[in-house]
Amino acid sequence: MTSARTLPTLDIGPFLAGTADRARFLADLRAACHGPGFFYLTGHGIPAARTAAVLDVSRRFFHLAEAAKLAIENVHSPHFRGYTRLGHEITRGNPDIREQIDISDERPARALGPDDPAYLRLDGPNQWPAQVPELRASVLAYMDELGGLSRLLVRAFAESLGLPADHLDRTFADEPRSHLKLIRYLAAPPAHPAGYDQGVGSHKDGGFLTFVLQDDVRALRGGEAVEPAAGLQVADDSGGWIDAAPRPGTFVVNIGEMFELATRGYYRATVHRVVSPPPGHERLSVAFFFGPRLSATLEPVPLPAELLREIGDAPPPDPHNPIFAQHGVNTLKSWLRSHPEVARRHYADVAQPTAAQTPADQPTGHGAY
Ligand SMILES: O=C(O)CCC(=O)C(=O)O
Ligand SMILES: [Fe+2]
Repeated sequence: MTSARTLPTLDIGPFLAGTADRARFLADLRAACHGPGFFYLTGHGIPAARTAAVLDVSRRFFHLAEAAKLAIENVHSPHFRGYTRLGHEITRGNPDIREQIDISDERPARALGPDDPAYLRLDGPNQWPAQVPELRASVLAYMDELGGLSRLLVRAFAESLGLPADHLDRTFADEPRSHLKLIRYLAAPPAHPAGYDQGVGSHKDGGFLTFVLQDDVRALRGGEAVEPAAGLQVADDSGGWIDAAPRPGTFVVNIGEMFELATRGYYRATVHRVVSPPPGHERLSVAFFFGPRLSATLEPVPLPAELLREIGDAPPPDPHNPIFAQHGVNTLKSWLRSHPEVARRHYADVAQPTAAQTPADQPTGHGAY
């Protein structure tokens, strides 16, 4: 069931410019994060040329021959970086019909001792495709811009909750973590049951804050846009889905589980999914995840009394999807679950979540980057 409703649109321009309308933006931000947990963001100041360049290098990469893509397959990376083939990522126990490149902050791998936490292995270099050399500069510049925007939005979140603007700054100080996925969705290959359309299965993002840049669904040959075609969908409160159709100049922004937990559920991490495009078509998106450094520990946000009254008793934690207070532990949990081949090769010594912890009917915290 698809609902006719749409997500709210928030213009961050007045907040960035410090004009009189900023209070209105903060009120709208609070309503969006407490309500659907998702919104379109406009007025963000990221140039259209920057977003177009990222989609362009991404499309060129995905149109390369398979061997070129596999040269940077993520199984070569203990940091879960590089290319994931179609169907090799798992959400809710089923394959996602998407291919992607995972990229995080470009840092050297750490020299670790046996007593260091395993999540520190997530830091390290990326794998870059030799055939699309421009991809590296385009993506790093885009990550830099979105990292800056994220820091400003984090200040807006603090203010929207009645806190001083710098309340969360300490959480995001010292090497906050930016992670980016270049993603291509295709129709399921014939090996899957007819009608299988899990582009990415229902899930909540595990981290703090996500920005999705999306292109239209397009024909593989000719690149013509098809409208309307389902893509990203956000769960509503009555068992239906709200279409988050692409809108030029916007990002779809949403809250992750760690931020939900820090606000005792006042700000919501909402379940979402992507429906596969029709045969002969592709859908590109770029998901950017902003979180604190891996060793940061989640601290509850002190909510004002009037917001606490709205929450009542916070729901108990989900035993099937424990959210760990430490960002690194939470992040590694999600990676091990969604990329079993990398886990087998590089983390055989690390305890993995058991099947009992991740039954197929549970939305998982896939995406805690
Ligand atoms: O591709 C999209 O539109 C959303 C992707 C997503 O939800 C994710 O990767 O966590
Ligand atoms: Fe997601």
